[in-house]
Amino acid sequence: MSTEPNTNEPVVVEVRSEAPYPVIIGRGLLPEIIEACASSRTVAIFYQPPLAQTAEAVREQLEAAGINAHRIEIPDAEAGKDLAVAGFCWDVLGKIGVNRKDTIVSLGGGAATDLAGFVAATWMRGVRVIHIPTTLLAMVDAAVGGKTGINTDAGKNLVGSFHEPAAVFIDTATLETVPRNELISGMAEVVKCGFIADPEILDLIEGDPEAALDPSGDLIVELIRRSVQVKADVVGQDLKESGLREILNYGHTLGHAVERREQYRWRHGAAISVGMCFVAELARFAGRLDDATADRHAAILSSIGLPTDYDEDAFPRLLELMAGDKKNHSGFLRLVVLDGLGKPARMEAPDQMLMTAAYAAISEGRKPSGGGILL
Ligand SMILES: NC(=O)c1ccc[n+]([C@@H]2O[C@H](COP(=O)([O-])OP(=O)(O)OC[C@H]3O[C@@H](n4cnc5c(N)ncnc54)[C@H](O)[C@@H]3O)[C@@H](O)[C@H]2O)c1
Ligand SMILES: O=C(O)C(=O)C[C@@H](O)[C@H](O)[C@H](O)COP(=O)(O)O
Ligand SMILES: [Zn+2]
Repeated sequence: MSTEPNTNEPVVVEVRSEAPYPVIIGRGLLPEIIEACASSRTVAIFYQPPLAQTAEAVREQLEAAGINAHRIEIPDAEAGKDLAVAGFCWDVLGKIGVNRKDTIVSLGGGAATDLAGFVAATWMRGVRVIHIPTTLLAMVDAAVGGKTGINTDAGKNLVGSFHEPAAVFIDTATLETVPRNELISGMAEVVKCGFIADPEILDLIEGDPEAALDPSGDLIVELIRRSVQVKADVVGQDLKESGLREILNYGHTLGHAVERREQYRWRHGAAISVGMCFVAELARFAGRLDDATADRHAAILSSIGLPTDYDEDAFPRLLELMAGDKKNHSGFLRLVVLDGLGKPARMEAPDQMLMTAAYAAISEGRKPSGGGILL
């Protein structure tokens, strides 16, 4: 995070849910972050190891503002989304005396915002949380919308709660140290927002895919703003996923199955990239999606380095894994598909032959690779 003062006015996207909150996008947002914590006596900052220096800068500024601030390092990536880590965090909150007037801050990727959000949801039955997402994926997706959670032996994200943040601060300066494969992974969620709701996103990426991945460029900031707007519009209407919110799961039914089959060694964005190509083919074969939009999936996703195909022998196992998807109703598979660009819809109990044909289209001749930058 830059400690330089703001040069440009931050952009604010409002999430209009029951308790509305702002998503502030800019550079050098430290003063705004301190201001947002000003009503608390104690602040706990949960951060991932690569963010240690930034966490210390936030802590020092909070202390300078007279707030009792603590920084607490959590294990990196998925290792942080563990019940034992949540238990450790609850112990720390007890020791430093965090109460209902205080604030928890998350600093890091989606694993940090999910864990800290879950800890905030459960500590004293819910305390205030502020997210400072520092990966592209966390900025456009995990930090917005109130889904929090940890992983258990039963699966990923099966234990959690809806707990919305009081504010989200997206300081785009933090993207400059994010590894390129993480940027590419996050871009899959940006493309998802383009297909389900804002096709201008697709035009912008297609215009210059390399510029879209430049962490210090202007294009990525516009893509973040547009994607956050898509997510804010959806979760503002349907926080608890009773219907509309399912569209944010576009590509995730097969994607989550790929992640599980790969034992979470694949980045999330890589898996849902394959998943989006699959549902595009499914909708095409079902006569619901035009060829141009279906073809656009593999073209745009591959232009930013994302995989678009998967092991041709894997479908039986993927089908088994998809049977456990959270969106399924009464034992039937329920997928998000497109009826056109920006027109998400549902496909329930899809025809087995269509599914097989769609999978063949994204897998023919493809053998397990076991390598690649996204694994
Ligand atoms: N709650 C939601 O709505 C939601 C949405 C999407 C994803 N998620 C969750 O988010 C998680 C994935 O998030 P992610 O892709 O951000 O992964 P992550 O949190 O594991 O971060 C990826 C890596 O980047 C590092 N990192 C983070 N910020 C950095 C920075 N500025 N510079 C250098 N390195 C940095 C992290 O330490 C980690 O090693 C998953 O657990 C997923 O389930 C949740
Ligand atoms: O916010 C949502 O809702 C989403 O579906 C966003 C997804 O991109 C994200 O991967 C989310 O974590 C999936 O949630 P899950 O409930 O399917 O675990
Ligand atoms: Zn996702």
